[in-house]
Amino acid sequence: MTSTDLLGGAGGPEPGAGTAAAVGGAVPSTPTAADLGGVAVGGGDAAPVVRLRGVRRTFDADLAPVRALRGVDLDIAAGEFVAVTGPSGCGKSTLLNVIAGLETIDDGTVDVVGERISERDPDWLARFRRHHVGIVFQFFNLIDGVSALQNIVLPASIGGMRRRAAESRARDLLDLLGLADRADQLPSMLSGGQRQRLAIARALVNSPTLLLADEPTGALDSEGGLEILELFRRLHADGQTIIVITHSADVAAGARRVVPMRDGRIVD
Ligand SMILES: Nc1ncnc2c1ncn2[C@@H]1O[C@H](COP(=O)(O)OP(=O)(O)OP(=O)(O)O)[C@@H](O)[C@H]1O
Repeated sequence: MTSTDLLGGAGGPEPGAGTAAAVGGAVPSTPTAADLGGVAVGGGDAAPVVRLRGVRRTFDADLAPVRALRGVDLDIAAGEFVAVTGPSGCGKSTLLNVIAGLETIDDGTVDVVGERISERDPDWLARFRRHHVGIVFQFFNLIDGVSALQNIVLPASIGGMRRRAAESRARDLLDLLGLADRADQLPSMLSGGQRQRLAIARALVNSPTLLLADEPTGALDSEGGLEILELFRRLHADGQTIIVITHSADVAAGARRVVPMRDGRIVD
């Protein structure tokens, strides 16, 4: 089993392409972006997976409004491995949340997998995320009361996968990520690096077009961080599109493109 098999040979999915094929057709009812009723804004192989134009986001605050994003333009092509860097508070997490459809914007447009997600409601966005976006957080966000295996199976089941298919896929992912012998252990029994690998397995279970990671090595020691970087490089080599926010020079150096931010803007 290679990561290419598990990623469904994700060498650059078509905009709006569904991902059921990547799990052996186990999710016949998985909606494609088109099924979700989207408006295609691109077409053909050249359309980026992510396209932001003039994106602005201001937060209300006690003293003065915080202009977290001040007009961001960004294109990310299928299969890219991009690191977003910049000082604390420059808007990196806001940018990632906007791309994930977790944060609204005040102005501009956000297209992901050919869909104008900035015009969608929360329910539609939740379904879209389930099938097209995998997210990894600094502090893993695993479910502590269930096994490593079940941490992967649960989101697959919620995504519509049948239980046996979900378990089979979860075991394949654990195997790919070097956690096969940890399937029945609780997350609390795993090291930080193993927990983050489990969180990545969970993020990949529905074969997302886009893998987003917000400071994935921030809670790990340097060895654990390098493990995760190596894993991202392997996934990237197999065609996975990855956007990672990082303060780590190692992770930034390992990415194929660095997008530096400052004061709510991307710096050339
Ligand atoms: N929900 C919110 N309400 C108010 N202000 C917010 C909110 N979310 C973010 N901000 C502010 O927006 C700015 C950008 O925050 P963001 O988290 O995107 O920065 P960041 O670059 O990811 O920072 P860090 O590297 O410290 O995580 C900050 O000044 C932050 O305090």
